[in-house]
Amino acid sequence: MKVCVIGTGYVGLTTGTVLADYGHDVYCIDKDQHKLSLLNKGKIPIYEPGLQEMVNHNKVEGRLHFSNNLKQSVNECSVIVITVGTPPNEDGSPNLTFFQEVINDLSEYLTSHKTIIVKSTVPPGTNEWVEQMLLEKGLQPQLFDIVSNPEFLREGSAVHDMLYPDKIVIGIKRPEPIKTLQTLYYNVNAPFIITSLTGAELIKYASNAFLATKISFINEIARICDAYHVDIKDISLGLGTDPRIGPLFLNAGLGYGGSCFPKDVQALQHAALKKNIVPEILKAVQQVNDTQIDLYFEKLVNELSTVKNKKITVWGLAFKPETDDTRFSRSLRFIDKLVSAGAIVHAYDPIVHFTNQSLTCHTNIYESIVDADAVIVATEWSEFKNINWKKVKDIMKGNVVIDGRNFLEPQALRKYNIKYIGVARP
Ligand SMILES: NC(=O)c1ccc[n+]([C@@H]2O[C@H](COP(=O)([O-])OP(=O)(O)OC[C@H]3O[C@@H](n4cnc5c(N)ncnc54)[C@H](O)[C@@H]3O)[C@@H](O)[C@H]2O)c1
Ligand SMILES: O=c1ccn([C@@H]2O[C@H](COP(=O)(O)OP(=O)(O)O[C@H]3O[C@H](CO)[C@@H](O)[C@H](O)[C@H]3O)[C@@H](O)[C@H]2O)c(=O)[nH]1
Repeated sequence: MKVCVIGTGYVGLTTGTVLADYGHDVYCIDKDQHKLSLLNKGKIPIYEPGLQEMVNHNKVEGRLHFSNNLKQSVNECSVIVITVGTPPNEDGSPNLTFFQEVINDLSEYLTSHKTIIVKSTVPPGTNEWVEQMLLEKGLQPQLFDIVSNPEFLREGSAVHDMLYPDKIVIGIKRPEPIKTLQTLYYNVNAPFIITSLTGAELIKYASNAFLATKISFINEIARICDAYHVDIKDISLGLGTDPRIGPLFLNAGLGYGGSCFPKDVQALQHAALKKNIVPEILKAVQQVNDTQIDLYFEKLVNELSTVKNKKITVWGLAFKPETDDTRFSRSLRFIDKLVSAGAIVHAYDPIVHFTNQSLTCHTNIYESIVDADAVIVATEWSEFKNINWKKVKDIMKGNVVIDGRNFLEPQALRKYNIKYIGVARP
């Protein structure tokens, strides 16, 4: 099949590359010239394990192309996949500017039948709006089919998740596009969940909101455990062995970040409020997440008396390991708080490096902690597990380590007189 993928971000690049790997002829379109020139030189603009190799392979095979020529690609392809970003507005509602721009462009370029697949996460009702908008622009109904096909990949394991999804969600208005989707995903061994356009949109939001709820729930339980001197890891284990609950997404820590959970929990609240439904649980999920950093900031202040003029080193800038994505990273939020309180902030991340007025970033983990009063582990990069804690203690000035991801073995630090503070880990 000839497929045009619009957007070459985390989702677009992975989708385009995996579809090319299945043998489809894929044209990836972006407006960002810098990204395109990197991609055309064989370099991917993001860090995503396994993706670079797959891009190279499929480019060499002649199945993967990158350009900004949307009109030509739309003309040549029968399937169009939209993956542009839907970031949050100031008030938390989704910003559909990029998405609407694409629909506008498409409305001008459709001259033969296209299956338009929407992979971007869009609020309930958006795919219905797309159909209406194309019809209002004078396009004949037989010229297109809209399919809402949300994406569930996780950054850091995007290629794996796309190759082995646990389901393919398909929202449709009429059954005809199912065959096209079956051909597109012929290589995937996963059930098709078929629903309405809006049903598919809501499956995506409900999934992210539920996972975020699990995280805020365990973080609230961690607050209670902390007060009763109980190890939250025992609770997660005890809870997770119940098959009705499951073990995943029960890691207490600094809360959820990234480009999806914070924005989608907010967007779902907006969608509810639009229909006069007060989203009580979602509000609470966000509230727990928002205050989780404050709690551990306070713990740090209690240990050091003040953070003003103290050197604090933060390990991990990416919102999670195995990605270079810092969007809504909890680490950056913690850093902002430290900087506002007058701390001198240093950082180390295995992949992300940036230095600005208020942050000094190091490329060597031990250099990052010279004379540090405290270290905060904000992202659970595996490198942090194999650290020489004796050396850490010798290099630091102070002895406080906050393990904001409950990733380290408390004893491995305590035996060198490091004051280990985990998230409810007595
Ligand atoms: N990142 C994830 O893990 C993930 C997973 C599942 C779903 N999603 C959803 O998928 C969507 C994309 O997310 P992302 O993280 O890949 O975004 P991203 O910001 O990394 O990439 C979006 C890309 O779209 C391009 N773009 C914007 N307007 C364009 C236009 N008019 N024409 C062509 N290209 C255009 C941008 O230049 C950018 O390269 C969002 O709705 C997101 O919620 C993301
Ligand atoms: O037990 C846990 C699990 C995760 N997190 C945090 O939650 C955030 C999100 O993690 P994760 O879900 O692994 O990363 P994403 O790549 O943002 O993926 C989520 O968001 C995507 C975009 O919508 C969806 O496609 C995925 O299914 C969904 O898992 C990160 O800050 C994690 O540190 C925790 O605090 N505790």
